[in-house]
Amino acid sequence: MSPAVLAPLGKPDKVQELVSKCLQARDMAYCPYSRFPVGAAILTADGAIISGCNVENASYGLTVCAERTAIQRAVVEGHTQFTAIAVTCDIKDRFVGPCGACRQVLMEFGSDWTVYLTKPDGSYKKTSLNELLPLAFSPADLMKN
Ligand SMILES: O=c1ccn([C@H]2C[C@H](O)[C@@H](CO)O2)c(=O)[nH]1
Ligand SMILES: [Zn+2]
Repeated sequence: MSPAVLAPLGKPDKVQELVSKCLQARDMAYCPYSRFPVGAAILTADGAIISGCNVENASYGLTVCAERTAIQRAVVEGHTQFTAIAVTCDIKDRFVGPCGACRQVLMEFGSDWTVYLTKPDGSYKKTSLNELLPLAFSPADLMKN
């Protein structure tokens, strides 16, 4: 069977690429304080992949998570429509989700995100932002009656 048949629309390949970009981003993490590297990679609606890592600061509260670093980069590069994000850290024995702040920041750009929680070996669990942040506050809630 040809690869085109195995991977209709190239989708599984795109997930593999997303997962591998988030693992690569984790290797770039600047985390001298926590020594807890995190990587994220966002798939845009037009098929681009933008990655991010956590960037810590000596003033600890100024640390920016990997997911939010990726969002900031994506917006600067002109993207505001997203379909999926892969996130990873160094934990091997369970799937770890984004922190609450990152869930809220993702929600700013819609609730319709697929989220791939990725282990260091590249295996992943597919979930969604709606599942991770039910009953969310979103931009629509700012609309006055
Ligand atoms: O969703 C999360 C949660 C934590 N971290 C980072 C922040 C900090 O540098 C380190 C430990 O909390 O992990 C992320 O990048 N993303
Ligand atoms: Zn976070």
